Amino acid sequence: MADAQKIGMIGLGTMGSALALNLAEKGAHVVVQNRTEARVPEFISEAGALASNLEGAGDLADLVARLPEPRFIILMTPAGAATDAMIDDLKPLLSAGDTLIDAGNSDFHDTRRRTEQLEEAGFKFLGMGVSGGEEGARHGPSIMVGGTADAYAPVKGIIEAIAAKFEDAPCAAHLGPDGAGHFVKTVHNGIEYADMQMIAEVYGLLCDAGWDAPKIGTLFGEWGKCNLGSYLVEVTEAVLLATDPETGKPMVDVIMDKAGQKGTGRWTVIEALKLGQSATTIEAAVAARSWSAEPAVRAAGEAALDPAGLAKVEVSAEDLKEAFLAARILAYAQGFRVLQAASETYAWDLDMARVAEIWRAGCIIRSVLLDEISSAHRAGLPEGQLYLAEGLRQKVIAGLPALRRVVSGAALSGRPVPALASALSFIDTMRLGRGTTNLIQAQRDYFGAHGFERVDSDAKGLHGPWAGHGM
Ligand SMILES: NC(=O)C1=CN([C@@H]2O[C@H](COP(=O)(O)OP(=O)(O)OC[C@H]3O[C@@H](n4cnc5c(N)ncnc54)[C@H](OP(=O)(O)O)[C@@H]3O)[C@@H](O)[C@H]2O)C=CC1
Ligand SMILES: O=C(CO)[C@H](O)[C@H](O)COP(=O)(O)O
Repeated sequence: MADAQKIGMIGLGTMGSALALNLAEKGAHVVVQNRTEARVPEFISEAGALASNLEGAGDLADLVARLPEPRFIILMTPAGAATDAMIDDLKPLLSAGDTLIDAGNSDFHDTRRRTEQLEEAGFKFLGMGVSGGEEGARHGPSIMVGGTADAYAPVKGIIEAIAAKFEDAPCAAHLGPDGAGHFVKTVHNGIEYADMQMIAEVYGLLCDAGWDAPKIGTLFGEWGKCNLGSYLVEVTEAVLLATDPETGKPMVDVIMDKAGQKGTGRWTVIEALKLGQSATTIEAAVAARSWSAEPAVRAAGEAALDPAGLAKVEVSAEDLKEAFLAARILAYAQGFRVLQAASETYAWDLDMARVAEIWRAGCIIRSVLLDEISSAHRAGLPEGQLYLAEGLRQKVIAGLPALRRVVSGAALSGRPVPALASALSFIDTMRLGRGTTNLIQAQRDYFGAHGFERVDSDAKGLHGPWAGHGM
């Protein structure tokens, strides 16, 4: 089938507008449509020279009528009910063989359901995760595609053209069938949550130690030039150095300590648990955002639970840097463990090296580590664990003493560091050949006759000598 030349774009919000301009710049002719119709002419009038590659449509029927068959239509709308309603409205207008591409942050279960329903009706469907925010969508995002190879083939050229490039290679990939692309995007966001939370924890410790926002911003600027280099560290530097035009104070000082979340972090944790996995650094980050939404309760807690007597925070910037690097590697490692579990459960055969490669540029979690992470995956991970790959293992080992000092120092001064602490507990668990769940097995057997295995036998379902308790 010929490559898609004329493409529909529904939803001219932050992401849809930027992606439409990116597509137009790369030579596609884009027919744009938006629920609030007035936005369409406004958008085209603001597009400058790119307007010649843009065409406005009124309603959905008009959009469909302006596209040649087979049609290719991108949806950039809020995930969930809005996208379902949009698909329901479009279906009667489409012809067999047309392709819908959901580029929003959809739950991969929805993508799997929609794929089945649309394919049954004779249409093609791609679930396409896009990362990079507005700037990325405009000039080169990281793009994670799920669907059939047949559905991807005609759009591959334009998708790779609009994607970010890492050393000339496009940061876009067809990762697997149906929900694979949206699942990878969801876990990307989970890692994003963990990384942002760890940065916020470092910021909190430095604030407690008396540093002001610009000084912390400058530190993050320095970190951005070393092996902590990443987009989120750059963002952190920029926001910490910004000043509130109204008060002249650092901007972050006048922003409420109450974080929003749209669901992808939470979905990562939920799916991890359903897969028999756990992503504790991501869970800590989701919890921190959720608890942040209760400022009044926290204020009451501050008044009632007198922190007097706690030690003043004593952590060095050097320790924070080393601790963050180690914990960041562990958060990536947890994310890849979730991807591996999903890949096996859903038979996606995800190429983890490819996932890491397309995260090296364009996306929110891009960092200098990702090149090393992709190489580690290509070389094959010892026991399937990222943190056991030699270079990363060395970094974790080097950072662990600092991570211990930071987490224990924070605990002694009453400063919560849930993501850093969970990263430490994770690696401390995974480096103990024999832990303590032998006791849990004994307890389970005592109260529920659940059975256990012995260290000196292959027999299963053994029971202990729990006198008087049924065995
Ligand atoms: N912002 C970001 O950084 C990123 C967002 N995403 C995802 O991209 C998608 C779009 O996000 P974003 O552009 O930020 O969102 P915006 O809120 O900026 O834009 C939403 C768009 O969807 C339209 N829309 C909203 N509700 C409906 C509805 N019920 N029916 C039809 N159209 C509707 C809006 O139209 P109208 O003008 O009429 O309101 C608007 O065009 C989401 O799924 C989001 O999760 C993905 C990656 C990054
Ligand atoms: O996908 C994104 C970045 O990769 C979006 O910015 C998303 O909105 C971030 O999630 P949340 O709003 O829950 O913080």
